[in-house]
Amino acid sequence: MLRIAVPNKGSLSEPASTLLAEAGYRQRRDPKELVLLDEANGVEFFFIRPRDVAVYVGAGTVDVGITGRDLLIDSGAEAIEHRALGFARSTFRFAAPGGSMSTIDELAGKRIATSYDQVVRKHLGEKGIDATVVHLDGAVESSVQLGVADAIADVVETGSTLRAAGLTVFGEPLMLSEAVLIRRTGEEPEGLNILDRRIQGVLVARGYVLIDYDIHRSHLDEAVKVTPGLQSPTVSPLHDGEWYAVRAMVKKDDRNKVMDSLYDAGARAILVTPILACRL
Ligand SMILES: Nc1ncnc2c1ncn2[C@@H]1O[C@H](COP(=O)(O)OP(=O)(O)OP(=O)(O)O)[C@@H](O)[C@H]1O
Ligand SMILES: O=P(O)(O)OC[C@H]1O[C@H](OP(=O)(O)OP(=O)(O)O)[C@H](O)[C@@H]1O
Ligand SMILES: [Mg+2]
Repeated sequence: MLRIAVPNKGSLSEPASTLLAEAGYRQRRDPKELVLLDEANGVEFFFIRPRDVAVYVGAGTVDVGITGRDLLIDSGAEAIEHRALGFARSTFRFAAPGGSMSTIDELAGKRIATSYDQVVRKHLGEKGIDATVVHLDGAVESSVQLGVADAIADVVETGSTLRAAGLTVFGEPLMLSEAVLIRRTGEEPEGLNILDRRIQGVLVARGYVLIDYDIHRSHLDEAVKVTPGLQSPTVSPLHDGEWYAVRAMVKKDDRNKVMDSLYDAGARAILVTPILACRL
């Protein structure tokens, strides 16, 4: 039985459960449920606070978990990133009241509020900056206005929370984060390969589409260069002997550019279809 920790609330919770459901696992109906046995798939889910996922995985009380890269790093737990999951993407930035700071050197001697103490301390240490880290559990953006800090270090996605608090980012991002599947440092737990393959199948199905088109044999090589596929495209002769049907996977985000290039290369009847699931 593979034990999997899943965030029970916050930004990671819903997309993590959606990913697992698309990968064929049972997911809880009631957000108060803390444990869920999925016997048919040989796994057990534990719904815990996002920040605690890495702690449980590192302690070995669960085998794997879904959390944010930033939370994993901040935890200092004996756990490593196994696979990036492509959702809950964010940056981690310093910010201060509009225009008051423009380089991180100006943080010297100042108070920095954050929920990610270890990430901030490590970064300041590497840059040789001596500042005071003020720990807050959340709503860090309010701390400057409320007088407990001079600057903040926090998760930024759209930037709208910062703007609403009158704060502006400065310096380089401390890190780029997204949801990750983690496991304990060392040997891979038994059963992780099946979970991982299923998750990878969902991520590929989300990120790729199938493209089909017809092309005259005189332009086949040119067209195939535009759609090399993952392995190699399927090429089938049409009945007339002059044209070929081609099928390949392409990145979903590239599909319109690829269709334009194919059309210019002489391809016709270009069709794009979604992929529901796959195993590579
Ligand atoms: N607006 C956002 N966009 C993308 N990712 C985000 C956003 N806010 C938080 N995250 C990511 O979500 C994870 C933290 O989750 P979240 O902030 O929901 O939990 P929490 O702060 O521990 O819990 P709560 O806010 O419920 O007290 C981190 O990996 C963080 O990078
Ligand atoms: O750049 P934005 O799109 O505005 O998103 C970033 C905000 O979202 C998260 O807050 P959350 O809602 O988790 O509240 P919290 O600070 O209490 O954790 C994060 O801590 C930022 O405050
Ligand atoms: Mg939060």
